[in-house]
Amino acid sequence: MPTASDLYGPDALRALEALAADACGDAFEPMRRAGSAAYEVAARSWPRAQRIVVICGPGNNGGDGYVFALRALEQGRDALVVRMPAHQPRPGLASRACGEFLAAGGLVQEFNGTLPVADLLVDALFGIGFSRVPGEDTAPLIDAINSHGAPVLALDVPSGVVAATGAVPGAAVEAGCTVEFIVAKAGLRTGAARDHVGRLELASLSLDPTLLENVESAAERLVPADLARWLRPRRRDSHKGRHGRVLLVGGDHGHGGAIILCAEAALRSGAGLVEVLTREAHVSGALARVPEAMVRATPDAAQPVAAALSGHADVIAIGPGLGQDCWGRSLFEEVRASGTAMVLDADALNLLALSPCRLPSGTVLTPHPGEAGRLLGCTVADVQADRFASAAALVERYGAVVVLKGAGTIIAAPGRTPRLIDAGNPGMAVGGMGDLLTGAVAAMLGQGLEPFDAASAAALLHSAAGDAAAAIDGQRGLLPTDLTPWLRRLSNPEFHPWT
Ligand SMILES: NC(=O)C1=CN([C@@H]2O[C@H](COP(=O)(O)OP(=O)(O)OC[C@H]3O[C@@H](n4cnc5c(N)ncnc54)[C@H](O)[C@@H]3O)[C@@H](O)[C@H]2O)[C@H](O)CC1
Ligand SMILES: [K+]
Repeated sequence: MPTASDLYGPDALRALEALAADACGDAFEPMRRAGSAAYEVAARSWPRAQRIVVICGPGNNGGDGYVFALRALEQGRDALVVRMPAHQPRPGLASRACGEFLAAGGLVQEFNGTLPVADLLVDALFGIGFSRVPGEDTAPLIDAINSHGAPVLALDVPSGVVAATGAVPGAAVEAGCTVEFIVAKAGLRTGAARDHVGRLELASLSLDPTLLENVESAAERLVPADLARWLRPRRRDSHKGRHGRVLLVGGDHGHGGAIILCAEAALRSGAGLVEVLTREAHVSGALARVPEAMVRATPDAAQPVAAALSGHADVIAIGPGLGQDCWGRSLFEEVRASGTAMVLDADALNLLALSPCRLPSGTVLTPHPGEAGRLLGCTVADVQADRFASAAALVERYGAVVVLKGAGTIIAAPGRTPRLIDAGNPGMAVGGMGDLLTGAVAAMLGQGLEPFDAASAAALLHSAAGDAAAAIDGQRGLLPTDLTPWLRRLSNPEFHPWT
């Protein structure tokens, strides 16, 4: 089973390093270009930073740091290198870079628990060579960087972040900007990494792009470019039935809002007809809130539910507010047996975890990390330790398309390269946001997108709507209902911010 580390692990990047050295005809040249490119980003971003402290590790990331420091000296800045006593530069490239810095009059100071006064800190402690296996305790140094107060520029990877997966096993640098070298790293765009990278800048090191044709970069996984293509076709057929009949099932007692949010999102994402099957008690509230939806009450448990599922839905989404009591269980079993394209969310996923089975390939699962853990029989920490691997494992086990929610949503499907949503913000971590996504996925399926594209389009639409709403009134206090007008706006190509 492939994992992200196969793509961006040390072996892959070692190969990339060799490619870079061959392309430059000199093994030191990529390091010289990396340190210099990072300096250019610093000079542009912090033009008045005079006192620059570069924290160098023992490896080639540290080597980039020495090159950066030399460049800063040459440009008249007060550049100082600080390193752990144990972090003598490794023989070879890093040692050469350190030697050139010292030969130019550069100073190296051992870390003594605090960092000197600085206008800018440069994190060259660890790059792609960082592994989650705890080495000597670098946490005090990382904490000193994070508490210093000066802006932080990270070289290649914020130290303490696992580049291949986005996992943050311990202390990690919180950068204001991260300059990635050669390829955009998918791991830096998902999971906890998104809280550490700051603004991402890519330094290609002026390598010939054909050199990288076999190295898949995160850019190829980023959905926006695809979504614009999918959503570009304008609505043509004027018959509402031709834009998807979507049936939404859920809303047990006390959870009626979830299925109503789902219905609103499905309509705002372009579904033609939306039908809601919920508890009798929620019918009037649902109609009051979303009069465009046809809302029906499920029969009480005494009657077979199958009748309630009759009709000609193109897709059934089940789970928002479903609960796991006999009402929810019987609805779930009926839907699972219906043979209709399905979107399973929330309690439908929890019920699936209790009775796992292979699903029709057109099914879309939309778990958050907790639901993913239950579906895989592991902890949330295990899921987050390698989100790409976790998404792949869910696809492997259930045979469905998987939308692994959380920072940097990942969409995976059988036989497909996983996709990554490089959008969304922490303000979206509130109840009800997932219900919107479920409605959007159902709407995209109903409009004829194939499941992997439908899930990708909906996930981007959802995250972009969250970013658009947060850009106006902030992330704190962001509510699902703030997103629904944006779902409509951004599902129309003329409003796409990414084209
Ligand atoms: N890929 C390229 O084409 C280029 C890469 N460059 C830079 O090189 C680094 C990768 O350098 P590497 O020496 O492989 O590893 P790091 O410098 O990231 O790590 C140094 C060293 O740290 C030790 N270590 C690992 N994990 C831990 C831990 N948990 N605790 C303590 N110590 C740890 C381990 O011994 C590592 O070897 C890449 O990121 C780029 O910045 C080139 O300069 C540009 C081209
Ligand atoms: K770094």
